[in-house]
Amino acid sequence: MSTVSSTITNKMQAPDDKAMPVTEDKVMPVTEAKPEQTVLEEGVTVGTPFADDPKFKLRDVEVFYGETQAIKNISLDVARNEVIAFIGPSGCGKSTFLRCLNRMNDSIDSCRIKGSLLLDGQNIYDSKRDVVELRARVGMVFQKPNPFPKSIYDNVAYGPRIHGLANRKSDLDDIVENSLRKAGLWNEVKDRLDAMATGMSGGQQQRLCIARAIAVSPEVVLMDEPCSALDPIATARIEELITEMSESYTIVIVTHSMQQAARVSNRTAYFHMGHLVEVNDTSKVFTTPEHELTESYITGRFG
Ligand SMILES: Nc1ncnc2c1ncn2[C@@H]1O[C@H](COP(=O)(O)OP(=O)(O)OP(=O)(O)O)[C@@H](O)[C@H]1O
Repeated sequence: MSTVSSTITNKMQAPDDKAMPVTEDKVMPVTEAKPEQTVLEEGVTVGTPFADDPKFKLRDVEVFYGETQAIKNISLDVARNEVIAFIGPSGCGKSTFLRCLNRMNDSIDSCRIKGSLLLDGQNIYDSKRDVVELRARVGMVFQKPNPFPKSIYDNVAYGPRIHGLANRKSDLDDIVENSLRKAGLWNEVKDRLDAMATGMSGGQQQRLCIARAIAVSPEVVLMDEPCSALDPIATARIEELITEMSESYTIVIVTHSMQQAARVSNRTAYFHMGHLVEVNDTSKVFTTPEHELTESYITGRFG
């Protein structure tokens, strides 16, 4: 474990959806803020970052973009069939860490990853590992819905086709229907499966992307701010879906919305400037956080 420390400066700024008081009498005076600087030790995380028999066992993970270190010695377990939310201020490394879990950073030339990252005990970064197979097991849903410019049917059938999951047309039809049902979209699209996916609403497109991800029977679904481009109604639908999906999948979600983290996740991990500061049960993080930086963030003192 490294002993290098980082200096953290708190900012007096609230994230847009946080419970920052708006009435003048409740606005927190600057003088009541926590100390301006908090020193974080690399590799030290308060709370419960570890789990028995984890799906992901991540140890001493460091990520660099060229000379810049984005992730500073993070160790974390992701338990089987849990929903874990990654929260923290912009640029703290949530997406970078998430993308390590299915090697989405591989395409970034400047990106280097150190440490031990295991999925079911197997090294994710083993040079012999089939990355296409890894990404079928560990699917991903992105910030902006990104359906292929194909029909609704072909979007969902794409993965099963390239992975050879269906021998007959009827098998493929079943996979498409089941995936659309699980994504809560079947009733809306069953009569227009041949229509272009790009003609759907944003919320429908995002549910289609979820259907596409689950069509290849993943074990894990990574979600990188899946609702940031959606309106509140479409967001609520995706959140319901996450709760339903949690029965079958391990889900890791990056979100800027603390209300969303509180609604959908079992555990919450608070990141700060490349450090993993705290991991705890979500209810604890949002009621009695252990670390002062977590508290400052959830009370809207910086974002
Ligand atoms: N492709 C890249 N090349 C260089 N630096 C990068 C790249 N992607 C991210 N970074 C840097 O790594 C750090 C962590 O970024 P990351 O996107 O992981 O943070 P984040 O917490 O997900 O932020 P946000 O909430 O704004 O999406 C930032 O300093 C960012 O500028």
